[in-house]
Amino acid sequence: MAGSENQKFCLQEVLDSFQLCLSPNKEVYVEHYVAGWRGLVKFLNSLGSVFGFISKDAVSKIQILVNFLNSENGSQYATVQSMVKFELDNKLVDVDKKGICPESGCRTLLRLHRALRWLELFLECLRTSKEDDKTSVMCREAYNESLAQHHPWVVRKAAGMAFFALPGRPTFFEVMNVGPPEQVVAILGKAVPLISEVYLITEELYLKHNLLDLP
Ligand SMILES: CCCCCCCC/C=C\CCCCCCCC(=O)N[C@@H](COP(=O)(O)O)[C@H](O)/C=C/CCCCCCCCCCCCC
Repeated sequence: MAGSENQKFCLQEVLDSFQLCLSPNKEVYVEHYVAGWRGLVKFLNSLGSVFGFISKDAVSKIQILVNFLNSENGSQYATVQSMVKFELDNKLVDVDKKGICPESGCRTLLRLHRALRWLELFLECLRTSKEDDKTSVMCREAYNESLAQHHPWVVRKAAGMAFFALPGRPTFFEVMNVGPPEQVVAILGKAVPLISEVYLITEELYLKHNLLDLP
């Protein structure tokens, strides 16, 4: 999968990954979760270097999780549920403040989980938008309602600047690479509920274990 972030983006592939994310008993497979994010990073990379700092952060978090998956304890990281159990049982999570496990799987996935809420809000806005609606406005509103609450001023400022560089809705839809706008809207109509389900399952799990504020 190395270097796959530079390949051409396809929205259908992202949809497929999030579809594969859920096991029959509604556990979240980490492998497909990170594959979904890898696909999204391809999209981000196609928008230009102004989004490089965001892409870099996402890639480094994806890589941390991939390293866990490929480690000797890889099987414990098969699902988000097994990862949480394994790391908590073995005291591998810094719960109150950063200490000996600053890059635990739980903490790393939490950052992507928060970003998934942004994605859900943004894609829903995009799905219901009109041709001349501004992607930068949709993106900013989704960001302010989700991720921004977890970012310091300097990151919020940099993200806000980057949003101005987003292309218009028609270009956005073209880059999604699934056909005419009606087709994009139809795929978004399938993607948003899936992403929402993955988000909710993870949110409930993290809430149950009091992990939603990991430093
Ligand atoms: C279906 C196609 C249309 C949508 C395509 C969207 C493509 C988005 C791809 C990736 C999104 C980036 C995910 C960012 C993860 C951020 C995780 C995070 O919160 N990291 C911060 C905290 O980490 P720690 O310091 O605690 O380790 C970190 O400080 C963040 C740094 C970078 C800034 C993140 C800003 C995020 C803005 C929201 C994404 C905007 C992308 C716009 C493109 C449409």
